[in-house]
Amino acid sequence: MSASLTLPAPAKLNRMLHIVGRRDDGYHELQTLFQIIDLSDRLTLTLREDREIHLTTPVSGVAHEDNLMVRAARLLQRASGTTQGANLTIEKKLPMGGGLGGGSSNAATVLAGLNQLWQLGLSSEALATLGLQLGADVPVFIHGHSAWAEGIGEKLTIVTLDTPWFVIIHPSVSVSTPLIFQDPELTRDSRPITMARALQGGASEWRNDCEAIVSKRYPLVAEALDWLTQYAPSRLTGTGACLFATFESEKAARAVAELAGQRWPTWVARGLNISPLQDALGC
Ligand SMILES: C[C@](O)(CO)[C@H](O)COP(=O)(O)OP(=O)(O)OC[C@H]1O[C@@H](n2ccc(N)nc2=O)[C@H](O)[C@@H]1O
Ligand SMILES: Nc1ncnc2c1ncn2[C@@H]1O[C@H](COP(=O)(O)OP(=O)(O)OP(=O)(O)O)[C@@H](O)[C@H]1O
Repeated sequence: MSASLTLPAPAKLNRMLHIVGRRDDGYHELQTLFQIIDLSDRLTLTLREDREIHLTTPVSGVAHEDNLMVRAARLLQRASGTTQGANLTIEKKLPMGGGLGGGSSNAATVLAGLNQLWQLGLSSEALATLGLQLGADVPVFIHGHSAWAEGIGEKLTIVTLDTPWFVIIHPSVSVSTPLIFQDPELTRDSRPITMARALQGGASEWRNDCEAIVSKRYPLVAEALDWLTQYAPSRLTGTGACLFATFESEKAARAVAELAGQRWPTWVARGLNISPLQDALGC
């Protein structure tokens, strides 16, 4: 067993997202199609024989102890009782708080990577249950496959989606996930549908219930969405602020990305069904 692992932490898009209810604890019941994409942060986890957990590359704006990577490592230490520690480093490419799930994915990669490095032998189910304490999106990254999700995002059914090219833009505004979920005007009573219905409907019928309220509260998101929709069907991911447009070809995506890049931080990514983390861990 090597004493160091370098692993990807990919982003996700919510190809559709319906809000079908609200639980007593305030969390919302969702129905969503998660798609993993080929845009990733890169993490290196190095074994320490003492119990220290140390993030050697601080993430700007996030205190060491609040960082989801550090919290994931400490959670796994507590749950397993291990006396081992780790140094963590990150090459951050994913925008933070953009609806791409970067923080949750970082946490999932730390949980799955340290499980291997520390030779704990925990199952994916056990890691996903632990990860849910850190964020609603951690389980899908642990399971590492595009999925239909219900509950608050933890009841997962693996699905195979089309794998188009996406242009993803960040409308340079920070959207607060808790504020959107607290908004009195948020649609939270969409009628539940079956997974089969969601998949049959296909992309032309997919929508994100957060999109109207995010567009209303953040005019820069509305403006960017209008701009992107001229070129291809476009949608908000999660609670934003990132938007994605869907293309059949890489060439078409790159042409629009070139224009978008003149106004906003822009990425081109391909939809995947299996997470690169699975490949890297040899699962
Ligand atoms: C909207 C999604 O992006 C869809 O993928 C995610 O469910 C959000 O996941 P996340 O950013 O990891 O969110 P968390 O850190 O778990 O929750 C942030 C806050 O959003 C609200 N929240 C989140 C998820 C959910 N299903 N219902 C909620 O009401 C809660 O107020 C929570 O305190
Ligand atoms: N390693 C980390 N990377 C990114 N954000 C982190 C990390 N650790 C803690 N955070 C905090 O978590 C917040 C949410 O980050 P994240 O990138 O997961 O949001 P998101 O893309 O909106 O995710 P979601 O789609 O789950 O809403 C950040 O604004 C930041 O304060």
